[in-house]
Amino acid sequence: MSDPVLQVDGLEVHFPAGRGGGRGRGSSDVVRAVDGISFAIERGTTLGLVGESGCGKSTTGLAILRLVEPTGGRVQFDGTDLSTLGRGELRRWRRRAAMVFQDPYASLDPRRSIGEAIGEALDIHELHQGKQARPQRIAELLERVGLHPDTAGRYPHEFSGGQRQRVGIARALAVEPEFLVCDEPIAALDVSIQAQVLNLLADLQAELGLTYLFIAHDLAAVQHVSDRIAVMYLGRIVEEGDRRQVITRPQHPYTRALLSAVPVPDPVRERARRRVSLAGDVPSPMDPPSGCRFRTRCPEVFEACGRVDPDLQAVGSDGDRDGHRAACLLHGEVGQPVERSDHPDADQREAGLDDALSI
Ligand SMILES: Nc1ncnc2c1ncn2[C@@H]1O[C@H](COP(=O)(O)OP(=O)(O)OP(=O)(O)O)[C@@H](O)[C@H]1O
Repeated sequence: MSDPVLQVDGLEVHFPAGRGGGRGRGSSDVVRAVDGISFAIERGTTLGLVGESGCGKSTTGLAILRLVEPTGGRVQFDGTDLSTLGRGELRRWRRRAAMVFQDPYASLDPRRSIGEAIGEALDIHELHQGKQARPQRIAELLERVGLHPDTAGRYPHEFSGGQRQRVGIARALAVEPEFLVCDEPIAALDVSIQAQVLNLLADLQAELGLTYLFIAHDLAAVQHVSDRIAVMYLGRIVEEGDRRQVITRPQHPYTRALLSAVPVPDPVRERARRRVSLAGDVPSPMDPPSGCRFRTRCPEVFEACGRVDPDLQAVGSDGDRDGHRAACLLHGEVGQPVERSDHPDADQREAGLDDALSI
């Protein structure tokens, strides 16, 4: 990677389990929300982080911003180890990085106009404080996200879901960040509005050179916006690579299962395509399965998976094609054939990807 602006190495966030918090026999007293993950994001690009609810995506984003404290590993931005930041430096870091949430309504005070909500972000960081400069900057931010500057005096309930998400983005932009964690920014929106918000984020990235960590629970959303994709399961990254490679040549059975849920554009192929349904829920992060964490739901599970915990992040670092860094190589380790063929729907997925990119 030529210019990784964000470098995450072995990041760990373990929470103390709540008293009596549903602990079963054999479970520990910590919630292993994020359990040793590594990735890097090149400046001005997007890494899509995808996985089912509860796998640790939001905690990863919060830990990078130091809104929750990591319990292990290292996060570096522009070469600075974020764990070493003192109070003042942490404040400056929170200007360089911001978060866009799934539900901006939840973070907007219904009694304050959206101009005030955006102004608050300026006030916290003492930006554009002049009598004229402040309203001018608020108007600029509203325009930048496609809202009329006159809307500054309106209240959150007067806006549609898509408009509210634009306000959420304007508020994040108020601190003039270089890096945005977008945590499920389109999950709560109507499908018809989702593409507009994705396009807005893409335009802002191109104009302002922003770097994104884009979090979503389904691959359909991340495949449109990401340069690289990391797939997360139960606190770990099971696969990470160039977007096109992950979509067309998924290596891990979990990635294949997630992909099989993404519709393909051709209706005939759509009807015929192979779907992989995963049994059951994600196990508790207080008591992850022994061996491979995915084995309890893996359609390709076999005996050794209960014994060996594959270090998926280390696999392929010797230069697997196009920088794929993870795969279920457990099969290889115990002499089983390793599946390396293209996904049966690969050509359709490429077509869908190209369609999506020209929206
Ligand atoms: N402050 C906390 N204390 C204890 N456990 C927590 C805390 N925050 C998150 N968790 C647990 O950590 C795990 C990962 O949560 P996280 O919100 O990061 O997952 P996620 O993939 O973002 O899911 P979702 O999309 O539902 O938010 C979950 O089991 C969650 O219950």
